[in-house]
Amino acid sequence: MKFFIDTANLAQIKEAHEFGVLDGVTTNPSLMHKEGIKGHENILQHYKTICELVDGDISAEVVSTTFDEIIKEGKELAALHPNIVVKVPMIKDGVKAIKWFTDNGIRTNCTLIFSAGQAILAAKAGAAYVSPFIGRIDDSGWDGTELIGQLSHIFNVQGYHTQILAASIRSPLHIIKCAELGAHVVTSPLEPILGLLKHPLTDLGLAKFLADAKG
Ligand SMILES: O=P(O)(O)OC[C@H]1O[C@](O)(CO)[C@@H](O)[C@@H]1O
Repeated sequence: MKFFIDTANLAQIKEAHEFGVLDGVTTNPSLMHKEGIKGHENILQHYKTICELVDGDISAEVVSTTFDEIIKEGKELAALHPNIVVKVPMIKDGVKAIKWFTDNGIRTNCTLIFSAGQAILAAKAGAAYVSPFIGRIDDSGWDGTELIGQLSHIFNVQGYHTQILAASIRSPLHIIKCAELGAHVVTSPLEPILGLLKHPLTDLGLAKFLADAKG
């Protein structure tokens, strides 16, 4: 399972990259806004900077909702760097646009996936990734990881090439469950990734080894 970091914060992207486990980056308009990146040119420049930091797939999200506008915006994003994956929302024009991008050699990540039906449509259109939002499903009172298991089964049975990119990750347990259930990629903020390091018995064991080593 690949690890993407889900942020537009350059310091956190660098930290995850230097940690050695990073395979790519996802962002969205809310994450850009959080970092104070505003205005079309600044946003494009920020994507370029991220592409220079990490040699892996970088999802850049369109903010258009009609077919022609999505195509225009997606082409501009894709032209920034070969590693850019155009993130397109799960709406009717979005699915149409994913098919167009696929036919024209531009890779896409279909975002805002909350059901198996939506993921099947995106896969049929040729999306490189689908992004099921497991934390937001949990917030609504369902178990988001169940969708990962269901998609994993369907994509396997159907032989889809689309990768399951588990998004809206809130905890280390989400990452572990996604690995168990067959997600191809997990995109997470830095904290749940670093949370995977922790176990109290590791800390106790290390303290004892270090104490014994001193004699
Ligand atoms: O529910 P959250 O934590 O806002 O996450 C939303 C998700 O949407 C995405 O845009 C999907 O790629 C990610 O950036 C993020 O994981």
